[in-house]
Amino acid sequence: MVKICCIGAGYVGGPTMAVIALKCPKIEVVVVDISVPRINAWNSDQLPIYEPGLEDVVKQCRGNNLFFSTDVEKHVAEADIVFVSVNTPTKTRGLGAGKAADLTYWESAARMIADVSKSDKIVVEKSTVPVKTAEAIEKILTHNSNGINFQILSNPEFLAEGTAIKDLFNPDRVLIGGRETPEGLEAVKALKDVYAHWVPEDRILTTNLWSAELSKLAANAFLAQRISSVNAMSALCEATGADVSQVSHAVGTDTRIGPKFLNSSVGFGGSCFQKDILNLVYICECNGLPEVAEYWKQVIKINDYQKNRFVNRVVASMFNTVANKKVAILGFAFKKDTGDTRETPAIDVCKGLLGDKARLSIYDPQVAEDQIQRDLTMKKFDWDHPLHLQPMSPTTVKQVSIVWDAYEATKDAHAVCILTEWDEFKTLDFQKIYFIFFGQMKSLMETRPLLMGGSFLQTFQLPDLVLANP
Ligand SMILES: NC(=O)c1ccc[n+]([C@@H]2O[C@H](COP(=O)([O-])OP(=O)(O)OC[C@H]3O[C@@H](n4cnc5c(N)ncnc54)[C@H](O)[C@@H]3O)[C@@H](O)[C@H]2O)c1
Ligand SMILES: O=c1ccn([C@@H]2O[C@H](COP(=O)(O)OP(=O)(O)O[C@H]3O[C@H](CO)[C@@H](O)[C@H](O)[C@H]3O)[C@@H](O)[C@H]2O)c(=O)[nH]1
Repeated sequence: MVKICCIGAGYVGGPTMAVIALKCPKIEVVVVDISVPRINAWNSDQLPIYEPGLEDVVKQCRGNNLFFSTDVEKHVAEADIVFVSVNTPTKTRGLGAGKAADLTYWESAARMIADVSKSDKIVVEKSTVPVKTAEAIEKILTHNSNGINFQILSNPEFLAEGTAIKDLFNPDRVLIGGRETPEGLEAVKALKDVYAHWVPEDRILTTNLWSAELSKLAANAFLAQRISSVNAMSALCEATGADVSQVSHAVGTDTRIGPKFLNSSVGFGGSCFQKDILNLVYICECNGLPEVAEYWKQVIKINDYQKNRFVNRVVASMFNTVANKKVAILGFAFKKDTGDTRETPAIDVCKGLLGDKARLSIYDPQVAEDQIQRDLTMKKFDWDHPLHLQPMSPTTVKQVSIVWDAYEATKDAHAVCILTEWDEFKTLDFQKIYFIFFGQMKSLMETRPLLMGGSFLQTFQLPDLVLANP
């Protein structure tokens, strides 16, 4: 029986391996992690991440051919294929701080693989890494190999959170990069055979190592660029009376452009886009390409501009001050159908409003109180490290209360900001919110309709009254 071990039981390692186990019943899959609480949660009824459909997949194969363990070395030693899906956060110190990828966790995983291996292995880069990382990993592995043969493959993951299981069941493509040597090609074929259990062959792309590594950064940069483009356009729409949802629809119907990923928003969030573009910028700078670096930097600058613009607009619409006013925040996760808050625009919006002395009442169906408090007190880039290395909310922000009901959050509020497009917010009774709870209401801000000029409004079909100004 082929044995796969995945180092890193996070948002990628967990769902990806669960789907491999489901689709390949003859392969034993073990997901290992240094985080004991995370592994305990994977082995319990309360999985550590919320992802539609995940629980069902895990329940079908856990204990049969899918296992979660903290015994990292044992399972790595026994595996034929080792996926590495550990954190690759933005560096906070030293060379490249604020831009370059921090490969500490990757490097320590590679050293451990070299130390414990007693048989040949295929080592798969699942984490998003800078182009040419495989070269460094190869050096680490071969210098410590004791004659064992390691083949390094790049197999970046393209799943999006909230739709991870759907994306994994039916991927647009699976990308596998490897060395163009007989051994490299054989390793590529071995991994291709795993995915071929359920992915049509024409959707499994094979390339050289560097193309696969760079394609991941490029794909995220292109996706984020579309959002920054439409968000930049939303500012012009607001200044001119154009409706950004109409503009993006008109633009997206051009088949060369396509309709997806053109929803303007309060800004993109999530653990990947900003980190990966900063990384791309750094790589361009290191390769003597300052113009290319500057080009991609703009995608981040517009994203920051959009988040600031939103806060300014809320404050401006409330007589230029939110001091002591209660603002309800509906949604804190970076998108719907996930409890993930990494780099969520809600953090910047809340910090901006708190900076103007607002009182916040926050409700999100999937984000726990201590996570929100931790996010609001955490330093930039601290959020993307393994759990045990993250600060444990030493202080709480007094002007923030976290509640478990949207109506409770909006009670006596002066304004409401909907920051995550959870489906349940579509069916809220805004008449009730307006007439019963809004004794004090001065304005009801709905982020996307007001900021984006309408695309979210259409989805939500909000009644006219929510757009009423004070
Ligand atoms: N989250 C996504 O949607 C997504 C999608 C595609 C790619 N990626 C990339 O995949 C990688 C992982 O992302 P994630 O969201 O799953 O991160 P995550 O933080 O959810 O999971 C990473 C896990 O690795 C563990 N870990 C770190 N070092 C370890 C070590 N030496 N040994 C064992 N375990 C270790 C951590 O404890 C953590 O549980 C990143 O490079 C990310 O950029 C993420
Ligand atoms: O039209 C849109 C689409 C998305 N967003 C925002 O963009 C962010 C990212 O959304 P999405 O890309 O759907 O989620 P992620 O889980 O961050 O997935 C991205 O990042 C992953 C990690 O690298 C990649 O694997 C995925 O392919 C890529 O879509 C979220 O804040 C969304 O609200 C918009 O503002 N407008």
